[in-house]
Amino acid sequence: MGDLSSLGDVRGKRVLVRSDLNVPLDGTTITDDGRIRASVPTISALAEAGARVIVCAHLGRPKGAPEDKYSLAPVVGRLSELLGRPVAFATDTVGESARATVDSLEDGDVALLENLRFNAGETAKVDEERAEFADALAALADAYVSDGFGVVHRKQASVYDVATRLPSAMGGLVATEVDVLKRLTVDPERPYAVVLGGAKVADKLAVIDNLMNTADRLLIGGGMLFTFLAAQGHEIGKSLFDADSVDACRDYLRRAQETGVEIVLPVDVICGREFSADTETVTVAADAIPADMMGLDIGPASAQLYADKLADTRTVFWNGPMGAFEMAPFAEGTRRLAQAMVDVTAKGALTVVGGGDSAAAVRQLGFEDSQFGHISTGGGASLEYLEGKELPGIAILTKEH
Ligand SMILES: Nc1ncnc2c1ncn2[C@@H]1O[C@H](COP(=O)(O)OP(=O)(O)OP(=O)(O)O)[C@@H](O)[C@H]1O
Ligand SMILES: O=C(O)[C@H](O)COP(=O)(O)O
Repeated sequence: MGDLSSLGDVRGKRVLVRSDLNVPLDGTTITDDGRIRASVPTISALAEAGARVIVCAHLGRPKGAPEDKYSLAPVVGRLSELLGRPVAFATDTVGESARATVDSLEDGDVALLENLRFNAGETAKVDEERAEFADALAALADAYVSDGFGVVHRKQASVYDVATRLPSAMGGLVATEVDVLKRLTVDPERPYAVVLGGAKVADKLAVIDNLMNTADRLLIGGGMLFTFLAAQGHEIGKSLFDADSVDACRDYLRRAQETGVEIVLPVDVICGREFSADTETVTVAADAIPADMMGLDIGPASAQLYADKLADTRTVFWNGPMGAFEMAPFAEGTRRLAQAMVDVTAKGALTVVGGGDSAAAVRQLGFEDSQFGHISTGGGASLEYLEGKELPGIAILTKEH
């Protein structure tokens, strides 16, 4: 697998770059541009070298058809500002607009295609169902660069299949992220804690299975925690929850007792009547969530407990906010967890924060990137890497085609 130089002289070549531009938006306003910033060095390097750069990316999880709220249009301006050069925008991904936009590129120009996931072929689970879309994407370019670290755990057309159709290289962002995460997998200093929160409940509950072989402590917050509380037989009201993972959570709790891995769950929860910033709130014991309310943050006693559990750690990976931090009444758990990470970083521990919203959360709450060991652009991708799983988007770059 080569870096950009393995593509040879790219002047005049059309180079398709898979970036992860899945940034948090409030309407059409970007609330954290970290992933755009992280994608700039590779795009710039290619443009400087005279390539005709075609950037492709996804935003959110549309269901294989265009939806205005998932358009990448709000990203174009910021990308262009950060690159310091114009970015042409194609209003489709592989259709007439994309072809015309690519045809109009001169050496050193940059274009962005509309959301890949507006096409069902991008995310289809069956390999053959991605083929036609992958062919169409590959037909736009002469070479491919995989630079979207946040998606390398996805076997999707733009991440995986395109690499089998074009001369391909690994972008610098993916290489850097892997270098840092490797330090967490090769003999991490202990105690080693993984903190899990966020909203992609089913995805992230699934990673616990393997993390139990690696980490000494698993601290559970955010939308993850209610499936555990349900597994313990507690009322969870209208909280986020994955019914299909209840048995798995019960099994994790049982195995944790047998193996000595510590699974730490909240002792109190801040609940709201609705998912809104001005809803009525109550703080209750974790086993006393009112049936007509939803848990939206860990409570103050839990935040203290989690800070205590991190205080003596030497390695920490954190993915997923502790609560719905975008709304002030539910931001405190995430703020206190971030502070605990900062404190333990100052004591010499290796700390990594991963994920689009997790990185956005720490920045919005006033922390600096430099207060942590590393801020990764990948949430799910980092977790799967830490589990020791083969990541399709990386594996495919090393295979002979
Ligand atoms: N208790 C909760 N109920 C509902 N939503 C929650 C809760 N706790 C956290 N969240 C939401 O989780 C979202 C972030 O989750 P997510 O799993 O996408 O994290 P991430 O850091 O973006 O990771 P990735 O990069 O894998 O997407 C935030 O928007 C936050 O509001
Ligand atoms: O936010 C992320 O973790 C990446 O952009 C991947 O998004 P996905 O979980 O929707 O594939």
